[in-house]
Amino acid sequence: AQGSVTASPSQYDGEYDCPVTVGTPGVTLPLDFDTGSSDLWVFSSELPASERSGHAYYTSSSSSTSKLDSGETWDISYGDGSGAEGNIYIDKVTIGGITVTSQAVEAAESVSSEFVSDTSNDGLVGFAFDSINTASPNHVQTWFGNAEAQLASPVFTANLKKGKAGNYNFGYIDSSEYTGSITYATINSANGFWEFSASGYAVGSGAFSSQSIDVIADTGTTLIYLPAAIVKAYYAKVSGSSNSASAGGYIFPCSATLPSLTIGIGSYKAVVPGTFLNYAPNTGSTCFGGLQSNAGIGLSILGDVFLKSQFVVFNQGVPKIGFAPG
Ligand SMILES: CN(C)c1ccc(C(=O)NN)cc1
Repeated sequence: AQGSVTASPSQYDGEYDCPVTVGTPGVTLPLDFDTGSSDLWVFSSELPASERSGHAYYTSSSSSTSKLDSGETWDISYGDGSGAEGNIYIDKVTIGGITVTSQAVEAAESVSSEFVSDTSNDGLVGFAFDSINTASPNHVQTWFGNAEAQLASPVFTANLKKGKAGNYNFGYIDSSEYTGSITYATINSANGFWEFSASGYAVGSGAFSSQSIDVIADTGTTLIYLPAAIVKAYYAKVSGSSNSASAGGYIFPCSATLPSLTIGIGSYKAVVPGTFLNYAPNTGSTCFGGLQSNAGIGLSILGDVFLKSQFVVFNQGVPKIGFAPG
């Protein structure tokens, strides 16, 4: 089998949400596909009405194929301090025409304010490795982990776009979605992430600095977070930029012309256009950067600002990750 699903950007490409059908009869919910976590969870009828406001949700008791996964709970916290928790049902989950008949569906009983106010999604689908799934006492498999048996190849691809719909494909690599060749990096999945070593960076037309940068590819994180020294070197080339405590990161005049950012993957030079690095308006005539410091995060993240400039292959079989110009 193979499948394909549309990925729709929220405002400012903050996240990319995809339709996922759960239960019988199916309810279709826009879920945030997240290669930085490994829980599939949904807004549910078990939430207080106040926390469901503005959201669609899953009602296990209305699904004839739903079965309580007795004794199992989940409780997830994300890097931005948001989180959710609840209990677990086993039910049918279909994405892009591929159905997993016994998927652990984590039903939310409580969600943090960030999720209540983010009405673009009604939950998340984690595509990282099973080791960081939060279900307890036994962790559960990701949807992709369960779907792999149906796929010709243990791969999914991300073809995210700036300001318009892209897609995720499952089980195959569509050569019409990229140009040139795909360059792969070995994945170290010991921390449960799509983690690898980038080979260096360049700012605009400047010299490429060869250095190993430990990064994760995270579709659930909006921006790019790199070591402070690299970020400082980037904004040194942006007139009027500053690292603003009140804004929570680097800002600059919206009239600035931003240099591109090149990230090395082996010998491949992945280029993020300067326009992608003006993320969104801040206050007044200042704008907020799509590249920010990883200080305080503990790791570097290639989020959507980077990923939407590339065609990305996530191969869970090896594991390895591949990049080509999108
Ligand atoms: C509040 N929302 C929608 C979030 C979605 C995803 C994440 C995340 O760190 N994913 N790797 C955090 C927060």
